[in-house]
Amino acid sequence: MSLATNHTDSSPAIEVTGLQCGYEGRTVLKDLNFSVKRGEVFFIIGGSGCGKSTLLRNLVGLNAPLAGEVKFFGQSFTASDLGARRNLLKTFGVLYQGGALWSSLTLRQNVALPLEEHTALSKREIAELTSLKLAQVGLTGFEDYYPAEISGGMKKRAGLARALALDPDIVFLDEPSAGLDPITSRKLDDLVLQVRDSFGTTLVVVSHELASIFGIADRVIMLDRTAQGIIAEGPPNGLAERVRDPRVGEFLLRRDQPRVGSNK
Ligand SMILES: Nc1ncnc2c1ncn2[C@@H]1O[C@H](COP(=O)(O)OP(=O)(O)OP(=O)(O)O)[C@@H](O)[C@H]1O
Repeated sequence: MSLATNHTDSSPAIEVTGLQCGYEGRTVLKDLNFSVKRGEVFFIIGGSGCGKSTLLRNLVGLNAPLAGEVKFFGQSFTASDLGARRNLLKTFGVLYQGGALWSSLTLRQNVALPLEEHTALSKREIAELTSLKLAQVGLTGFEDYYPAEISGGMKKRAGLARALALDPDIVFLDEPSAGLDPITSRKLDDLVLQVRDSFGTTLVVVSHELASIFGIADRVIMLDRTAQGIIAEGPPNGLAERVRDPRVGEFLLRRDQPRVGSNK
């Protein structure tokens, strides 16, 4: 099911209004307002502990927001009943940190899981689709390997293949570069762009890696721990100069990682 293609209106892929997130009475982020366009590579950036993962968990429904609304393609996620929520959940895929693959299952079996759970496809169709998804991420020939038998970058790619299994309209990626060397990270970035360009998928990436941010993000929001919210928003190139907030400059103009590529 694709909400993006079913909807004739031009509502954004994601619309967040007055969102407040936190844990057991403790607010981490408040009054968040932003939207993500269809087909956009959108980054949630910021220093350690500012709430990037917390926001992601609220967007994908793993945590319930303390207040506010999240809409996907014009349809409320936060206010929807269980049935509608399940349908919305099928429209997005998530690549968790570390790939989050089941270690006792082969790559093919890992990618097959969402297909077995959410579709009525036959075993043969599922086998064909899993081969296709693994081929899309360059893992042909590794279908019967277990996660422990492949590298960190390959695990991320297998996780991405699983996130793509149901042809989602939106894919969320939590720190995809974590634990990868710079070359493997750039390859994963290329794959992210390839997914967007081939399928028009909207990609929401949590990251603090400058090379990725400047290399592939169309637009970013920068979160700050003290502000408990967004302190900068827009295309990453020139953002620090436009916003002129020292916290933004300190983060985006730091020199601990090479800046490669350029943002469109
Ligand atoms: N399960 C949890 N229960 C309580 N507090 C939490 C939980 N997870 C995160 N926090 C707190 O929420 C705040 C934001 O954490 P979060 O992990 O979202 O930040 P982050 O920007 O993703 O950090 P990092 O880049 O280091 O992963 C932190 O103060 C953290 O201690």
